[in-house]
Amino acid sequence: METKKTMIHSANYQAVFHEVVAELKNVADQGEVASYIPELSKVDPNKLGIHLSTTQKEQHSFGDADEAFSIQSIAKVFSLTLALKIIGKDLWKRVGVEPSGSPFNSLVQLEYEKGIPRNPFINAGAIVVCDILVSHLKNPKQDLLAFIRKTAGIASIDYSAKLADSEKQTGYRNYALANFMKDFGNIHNDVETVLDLYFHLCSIEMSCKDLTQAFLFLAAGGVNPMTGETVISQERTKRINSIMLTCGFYDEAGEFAFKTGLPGKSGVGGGIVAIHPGEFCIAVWSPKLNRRGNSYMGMRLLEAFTTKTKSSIF
Ligand SMILES: NC(=O)CC[C@H](N)C(=O)O
Repeated sequence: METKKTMIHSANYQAVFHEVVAELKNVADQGEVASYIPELSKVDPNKLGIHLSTTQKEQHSFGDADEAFSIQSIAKVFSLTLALKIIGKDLWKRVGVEPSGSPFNSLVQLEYEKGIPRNPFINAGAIVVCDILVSHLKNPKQDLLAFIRKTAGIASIDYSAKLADSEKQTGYRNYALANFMKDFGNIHNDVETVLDLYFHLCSIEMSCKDLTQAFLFLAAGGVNPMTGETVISQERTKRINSIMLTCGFYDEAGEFAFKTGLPGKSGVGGGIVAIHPGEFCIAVWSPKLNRRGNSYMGMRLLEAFTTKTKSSIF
């Protein structure tokens, strides 16, 4: 049997980015920019950024990799990480670890599963995680932002008040989810306060380059090689990567794992972060979304990238 020979370590990733983008040039960038959050619809649909940071701190960049965009649900990885640090495994009494097979903002399972969301990456799960943060942090918005800045080693990361407000104005689904879970007793704080934190979390703006630096700890056993900071234990790093692999793309998680073979997390801003434990973190940004709310071109790029470089985890 031929053994797997990855291009990792020896790869000229820069050249691979060019190759992959050239190959996909003839593929129509299907999909639409998210418009259910009005502020998001203002983004230039043709943006395209790729950045890869290795655990050895090498950097490889392409296109609009330095431009900040709305990271949306990618930020749910930060909130989960902080909540796990604060309450540990008690978190799993209030949120599950199973793929939902449903859209990210779906309400259906919550009724027959008694207000316990399937996982922390669907909206319902992330809202419960925000509720936990509200219960345990003195100044939830400031403390969460401080944690994200420290995790990334980037002091300039910030919320977008404009985006948070835009989402609040049209966040009927998220209000429905939070109120529904409150009725089941799985939201302990005031719904308005919890959603304010959730909308701010989703409004964070970062570039592909920032994202790879922030999430490199997931490729390095919980320690960010860029800052030397221990973000979380190795054991919990395993758990977070596992949930990203099985739940990071909602009802398309199987598809992403099948095609790319890496744990990853998407956001409706068109960003995707993927991790190769021990090796690298890669982030892509292309705003047009497929009908499941994941970046159409981002998924294509990552599929081509891991195939070409033989850098899936399998
Ligand atoms: N999938 C996403 O990125 C969704 C996040 C968005 N803020 C929402 O709550 O609808």
